[in-house]
Amino acid sequence: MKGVSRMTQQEASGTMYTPGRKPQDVLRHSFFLCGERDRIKQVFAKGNQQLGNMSGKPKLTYFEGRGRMESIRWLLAAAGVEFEETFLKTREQYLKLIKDGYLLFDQVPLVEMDGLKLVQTKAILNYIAGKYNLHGKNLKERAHIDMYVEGTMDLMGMILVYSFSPPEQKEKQLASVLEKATTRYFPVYEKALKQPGQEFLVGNRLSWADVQLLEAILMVEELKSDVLAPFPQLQAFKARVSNLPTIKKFLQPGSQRKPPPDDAYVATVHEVFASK
Ligand SMILES: N[C@@H](CCC(=O)N[C@@H](CS)C(=O)NCC(=O)O)C(=O)O
Repeated sequence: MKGVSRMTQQEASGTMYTPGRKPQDVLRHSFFLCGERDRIKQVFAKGNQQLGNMSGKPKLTYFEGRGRMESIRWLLAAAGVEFEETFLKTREQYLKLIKDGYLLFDQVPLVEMDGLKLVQTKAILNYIAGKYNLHGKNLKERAHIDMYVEGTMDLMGMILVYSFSPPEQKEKQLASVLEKATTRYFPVYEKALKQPGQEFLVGNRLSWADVQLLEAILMVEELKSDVLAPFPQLQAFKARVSNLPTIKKFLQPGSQRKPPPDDAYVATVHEVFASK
């Protein structure tokens, strides 16, 4: 009713009133317009919301560091998708995300895209890989990609644990990471790439598995720079994939790729989760 009286005032001031028109017609007309105006407003609001979700860049919420978000950044970058980032710095920010219903399991990473609030790292990566044709041409290719991806995830997971381990355990953890990388994981990828003409791991085109493998190789090299010496196929693969335009761009300084974790990053994580 508030709206009606506002419209009536407008009309009384001359905008809607036309000579010969009865006051009740003006009132009826203004009521119709008022209803229409609200409806039009709603349509525009919904349209803008959809537009924002559909055409906007994906929004990533995580710490300003690698962690579980880094593979997501890599995959989006490889697909040539620009994204925005919000960095968690305080516990209040984290609690607000939970309160506002953004985090299905009260955990990050969070990726907002296509109107979805995506959580769970693998679900997010699956969505991106599917959307940008990085998940194989058929179910069998997809199965191979998933197996290779899981291998790199296990390896990178060990490195993640190593980064957070106490100083007295670091040396042992490092030896274990390098041993697993060179005897369990890298030989599998080396063999896969040895097939004649095999430029990528699956189906001779770039997939999620290649993106993850390059990420994992670079992470292990940060721990031991000559680790690829016994793996000529992996060396060639690294050079080849690093040179793909989208990936080359992501590897340039100043990109959204994050550095290895430092003490400040670890302290922020502990503060946000009140874990120490
Ligand atoms: N399975 C989840 C695990 C996510 C997870 O553990 N996230 C951490 C940050 S890296 C977190 O939010 N921890 C807070 C908590 O578990 O309460 C995923 O892969 O995304």
